[in-house]
Amino acid sequence: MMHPNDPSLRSFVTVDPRSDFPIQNLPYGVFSTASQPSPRIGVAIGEFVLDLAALASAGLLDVPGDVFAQGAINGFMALGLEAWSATRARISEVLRHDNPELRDDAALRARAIIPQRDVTLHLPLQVAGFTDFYSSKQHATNVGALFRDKADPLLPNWLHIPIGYNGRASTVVVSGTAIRRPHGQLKDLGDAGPRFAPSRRLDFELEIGVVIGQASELGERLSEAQAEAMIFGFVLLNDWSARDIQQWEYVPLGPFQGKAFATSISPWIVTREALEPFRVQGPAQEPAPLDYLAQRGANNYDLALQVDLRTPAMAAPATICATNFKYMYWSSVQQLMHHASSGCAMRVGDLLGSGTISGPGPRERGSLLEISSNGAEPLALPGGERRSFLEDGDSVSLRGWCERDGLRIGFGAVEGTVLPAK
Ligand SMILES: O=C(O)/C=C/C(=O)CC(=O)CC(=O)O
Ligand SMILES: [Ca+2]
Ligand SMILES: [Mg+2]
Repeated sequence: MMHPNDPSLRSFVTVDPRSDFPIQNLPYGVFSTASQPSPRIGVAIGEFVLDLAALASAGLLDVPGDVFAQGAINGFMALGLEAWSATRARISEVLRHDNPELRDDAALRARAIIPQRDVTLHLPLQVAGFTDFYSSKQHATNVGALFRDKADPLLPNWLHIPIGYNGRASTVVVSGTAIRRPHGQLKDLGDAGPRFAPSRRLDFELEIGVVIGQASELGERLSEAQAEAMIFGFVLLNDWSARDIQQWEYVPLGPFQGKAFATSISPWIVTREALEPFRVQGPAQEPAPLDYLAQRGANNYDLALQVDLRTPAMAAPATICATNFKYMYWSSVQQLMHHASSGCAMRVGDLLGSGTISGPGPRERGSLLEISSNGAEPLALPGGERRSFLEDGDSVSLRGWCERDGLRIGFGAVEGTVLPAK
């Protein structure tokens, strides 16, 4: 049997060559339709969704019980690495151009292959816990220079430890969910005391979310191979941030309400297996990490990322950032090894934010805080508007894709529009 990543595979489902979702991708999502409103699991193929619950009930997939007739991918993830791989290979086989099983069964095809425009996409997983890291050296350098010391922007721990904080799983939302401008304690320089008011410095953060598909035991540390095998897949993630709330509240314990009001993720989980062909070596780590963080494998990915902003006055979105996941200093595997290093138990459905992804160039800054230098240099938009931070009605879209030799493994998008404070 051919490997599901083989670039020569073709499906009987027509897939545009520019699509994010060729047969080599097969990302998982949760969807519902007007005629069948109970959420279930599918994979994206071109402009369509393949209904895995329908395939399983027709006997075409060998999975236990109703693992795909669920409103979250957690039950399937709990089956583990071998099941992930075998199921993906089987889905690929069922979709192949030369396999008649589904192709020539018109009734099943009509039930199981649904145009994406006819479905509602839901949050694809039940988020067990949300942790957010701070692992882009360029981002940490940019922010350190703005908030602390231009000459020595990285804090002394940064090169030794993947810095992170425990965030809120309860406010992770799927793409398309509107984002209400939060209230919080604000205190401007020179104010005698804080006031409680809507944030005036609302920002996005361009991140990748890592979806953990296997649990670890309380008290158990993870090897590189163990951590790797627990990663089910990746999503686009926007860690909406209220910079004014954050700046007043986060000393000394870290972000709290300034990052608790919403985190948006893309509806499709791209599997780690689908990204295998795009693995690259990350930046050299100097000083060498402590042994428990040492990594032998190439654990970064050549994954292009883009941020589009559209204000209510703009006829079309403008691209305000184009960067790449490959720049990340600390890899997802190192983040996970560090997360479990105290014996912290990981759960099926844990979501790890990579941290804001910035690159070396001026167009590679993954937040408005960096793009506008904390408001000192507002961003000029086509049409003449300027932005230091987000205004009501602004829409932010993140996109991501891996591409080589005509093969494109894409993530789709995660979008959110800012609503006025209540
Ligand atoms: O360095 C600071 O004072 C603040 C840093 C951040 O706000 C960055 C953050 O939230 C983590 C990240 O997404 O990289
Ligand atoms: Ca963040
Ligand atoms: Mg957040």
